[in-house]
Amino acid sequence: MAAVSIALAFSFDSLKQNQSTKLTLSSRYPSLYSSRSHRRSSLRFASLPSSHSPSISTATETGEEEQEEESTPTKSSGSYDFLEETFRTGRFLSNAELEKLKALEGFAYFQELESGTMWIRVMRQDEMDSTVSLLAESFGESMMLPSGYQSVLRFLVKQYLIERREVLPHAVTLVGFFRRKTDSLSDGEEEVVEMAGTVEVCLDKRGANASPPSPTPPKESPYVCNMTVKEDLRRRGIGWHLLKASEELISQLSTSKDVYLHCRMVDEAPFNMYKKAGYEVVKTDTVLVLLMLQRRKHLMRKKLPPTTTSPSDVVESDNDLTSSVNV
Ligand SMILES: CC(=O)SCCNC(=O)CCNC(=O)[C@H](O)C(C)(C)COP(=O)(O)OP(=O)(O)OC[C@H]1O[C@@H](n2cnc3c(N)ncnc32)[C@H](O)[C@@H]1OP(=O)(O)O
Repeated sequence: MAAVSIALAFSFDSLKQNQSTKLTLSSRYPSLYSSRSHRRSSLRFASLPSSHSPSISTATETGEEEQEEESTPTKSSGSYDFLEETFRTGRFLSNAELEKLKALEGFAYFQELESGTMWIRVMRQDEMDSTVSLLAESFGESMMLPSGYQSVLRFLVKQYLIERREVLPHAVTLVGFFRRKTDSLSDGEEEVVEMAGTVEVCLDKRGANASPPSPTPPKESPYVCNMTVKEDLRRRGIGWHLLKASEELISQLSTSKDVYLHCRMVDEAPFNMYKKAGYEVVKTDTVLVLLMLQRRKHLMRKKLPPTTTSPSDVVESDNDLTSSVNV
């Protein structure tokens, strides 16, 4: 394993502690963007089931909360047992963090595609293994690793996802599900819901990866990474909507609207998607990264339009919608 040095899309903090298994998944996951006209309108809500709301600490002015959060990150917030297991971080949270967790818990993005229906939400704890498989397969594919490496990749990806869950609500893994249209099923084939893709969204400085790939994005800015769509479900618009859902989440929950991502120069599909979505290359790796056995990457950025909705507004206004959006 000592010789395995992979440049992909992860910044595996845990891997750095073990230099003998250095696998830097660093930038193969560009984003999915295509301005497909056939895609119909999407609905996305950030909401909290109303049955949960009574135990929520009082929300205060968002800007003030953010400042408090920076200076006193462990400000007591009381119990948060009302949150699903997935959203419990095992550490004390500020009120602003709790509000974000609630918004994440209720976040759901629906989309009707030509070939079926898809929806996207935050990965639940019991979906971690499926997400790990999806990512490990994709990393293996992009790094052209023999299948024998799958178990190592799975192990590393799982460690990574566990670590990233600990920074909730500052970074979050989204998962996308897909259900084929019944008329596209062959005789005897049952309608199934498949996990179709995943993407990670870092919302702020505290959710930023400790060692991001080069060219380095600003830590305080939202960052999208580790996007993948199951191979047999590609070219249906799923990647595009994973990106859209990420942007919607950022619009709702992040104060900064400059979204960054990395895209390897060799990855034409995601590069096309990001360009279509309005991302521009801000910097590109020099050829020197080749000496570190890494692929050259573009750092890309998009300025999201300003939104009038603050995170606390989102939670409040969506309380009415909750029961219909929890997937
Ligand atoms: C920031 C990051 O995470 S970078 C890492 C990106 N991830 C990867 O490269 C992993 C392997 N690749 C994949 O998983 C997929 O190919 C993805 C995620 C890049 C795209 O997912 P898909 O669901 O296939 O994309 P989708 O169907 O939504 O297409 C969106 C747009 O991307 C572009 N695109 C997608 N696939 C291709 C392709 N094979 N060739 C050229 N352009 C493509 C097109 O512009 C397309 O828009 P269009 O259909 O209107 O032409």
